[in-house]
Amino acid sequence: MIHLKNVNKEFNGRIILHNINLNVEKGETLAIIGASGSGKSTLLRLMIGLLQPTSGEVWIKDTEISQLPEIDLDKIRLNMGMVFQYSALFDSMTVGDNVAFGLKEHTKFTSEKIQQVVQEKLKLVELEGFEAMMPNELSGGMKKRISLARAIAFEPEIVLYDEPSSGLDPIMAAKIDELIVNTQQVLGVTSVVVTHDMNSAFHIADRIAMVYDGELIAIDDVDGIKNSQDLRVREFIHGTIKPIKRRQTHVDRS
Ligand SMILES: Nc1ncnc2c1ncn2[C@@H]1O[C@H](COP(=O)(O)OP(=O)(O)OP(=O)(O)O)[C@@H](O)[C@H]1O
Repeated sequence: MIHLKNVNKEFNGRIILHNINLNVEKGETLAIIGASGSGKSTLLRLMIGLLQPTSGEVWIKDTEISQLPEIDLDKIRLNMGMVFQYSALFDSMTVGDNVAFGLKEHTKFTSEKIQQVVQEKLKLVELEGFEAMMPNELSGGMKKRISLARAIAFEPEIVLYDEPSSGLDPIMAAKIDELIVNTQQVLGVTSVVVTHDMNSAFHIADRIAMVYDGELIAIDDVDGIKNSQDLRVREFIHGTIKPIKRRQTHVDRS
């Protein structure tokens, strides 16, 4: 469903991701773990075409998206929902309008149909009846749930989550995990979840991929990761990670 082939990403000559090869299968939930700054969010942004790789290919289903013009990318993105780390709701719009935003922009749905979809999706995230509220009246966890409702409004085949439970208390974080699992089960979506939270990764993921200093050093099912013999994986999952040493950057400017 998502296929990254020999992907490299540099920012200002600094290597952030190095030779990433990754397949996300249809219907699976892949968690991406790794230390802060290791390149997880960059990987997610490459998957939805918000960033272009310096080299390599990014395939979404049967389309290579890395060089697509924005107009074609928009069509691909209609099949992808993204839940951003800081919810990224429009503060000046009601909850209902936030969830409806993409539907109004990209479909010819009647306002009744849009209303119906908004209610359905709010029900899925257990926030029925919150349509008229404004984002600044909501807690962080509620905003994340609204952001999820907005991401799934189109019933996309792919949902990407960037740190969906960061900044939430453990109970709300568990609730978000439950919604991620529920969304996968109800809509059959393919999900990629960037997270720092190992408990969450173990709970929601079919497979876990670990990024270390811009490299994909492990990808396996939950048991495989729990039993990994790789010291870097063991240190990370047991919370004893050492500061990473960045690779020596070499950019050939010839
Ligand atoms: N647009 C950008 N321009 C320049 N550098 C960037 C840009 N985006 C990310 N970086 C750098 O790339 C590196 C990886 O960032 P990224 O956000 O992917 O890491 P992360 O693993 O998601 O970190 P965190 O867990 O803290 O969110 C960081 O050193 C960051 O400063």
